[in-house]
Amino acid sequence: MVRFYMEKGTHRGLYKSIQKTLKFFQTFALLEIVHCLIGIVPTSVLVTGVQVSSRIFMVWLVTHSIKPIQNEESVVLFLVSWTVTEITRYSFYTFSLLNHLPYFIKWARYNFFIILYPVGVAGELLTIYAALPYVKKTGMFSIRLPNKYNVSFDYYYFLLITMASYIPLFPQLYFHMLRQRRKVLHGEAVVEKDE
Ligand SMILES: CCCCCCCCCCCCC[C@@H](O)CC(=O)SCCNC(=O)CCNC(=O)[C@H](O)C(C)(C)COP(=O)(O)OP(=O)(O)OC[C@H]1O[C@@H](n2cnc3c(N)ncnc32)[C@H](O)[C@@H]1OP(=O)(O)O
Repeated sequence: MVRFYMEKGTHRGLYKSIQKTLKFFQTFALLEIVHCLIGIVPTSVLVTGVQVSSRIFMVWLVTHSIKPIQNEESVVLFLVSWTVTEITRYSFYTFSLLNHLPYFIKWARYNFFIILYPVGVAGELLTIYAALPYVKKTGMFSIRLPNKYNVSFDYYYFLLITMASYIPLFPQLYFHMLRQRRKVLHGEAVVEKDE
């Protein structure tokens, strides 16, 4: 992403140039849910499930499917937040497994999110918001009555509900990370409600 920006001097076209890698890795992140379910990692299934599914949703059902929004600045916001987060997180896991965890990586894992989480969420919400007029105009992914199954679905309202669902869900993830931060960096005992 940095190289793209240095070469082109604009964010336009950035999504197109990284989309294959993005889709590949974010889709494979589904394995993280499987790892929690089968107990390979001691992480909350609920927290991981919400985290991974919201990104899969952003990648496939929003950014991939709605081409006119792919050059929005808000896409860069969430791409940068996700990328910095995952580089830090997987470095943390790798060095932890090697039993040589540099303090900076540990510090970064449990501090960067304080800024990156709200920035990433803002990018995601602004991107969905930018998609709304297009979705309304085209009626994409919507099922209108009458039809032989007698079922109706409006993707526009689904997007509005998804945006609203960030209000109760995002604080849960954020406070989970704040509790993890206290536990890992300050050694405080933490009680998780969902475990
Ligand atoms: C269908 C439509 C759905 C729409 C839903 C809409 C609602 C969405 C609301 C909110 C969405 C948020 C969106 C999100 O995309 C925004 C962003 O991400 S912005 C960027 C900033 N993000 C972050 O900073 C994310 C921070 N969060 C997390 O990292 C996570 O909460 C999570 C990884 C899920 C959990 O972290 P936690 O600290 O609880 O556990 P860990 O898994 O890190 O660690 C537990 C122990 O397990 C070891 N572990 C885990 N995985 C591995 C691995 N792969 N390899 C090796 N070891 C691993 C880890 O070391 C820990 O071990 P120990 O306890 O011994 O230290």
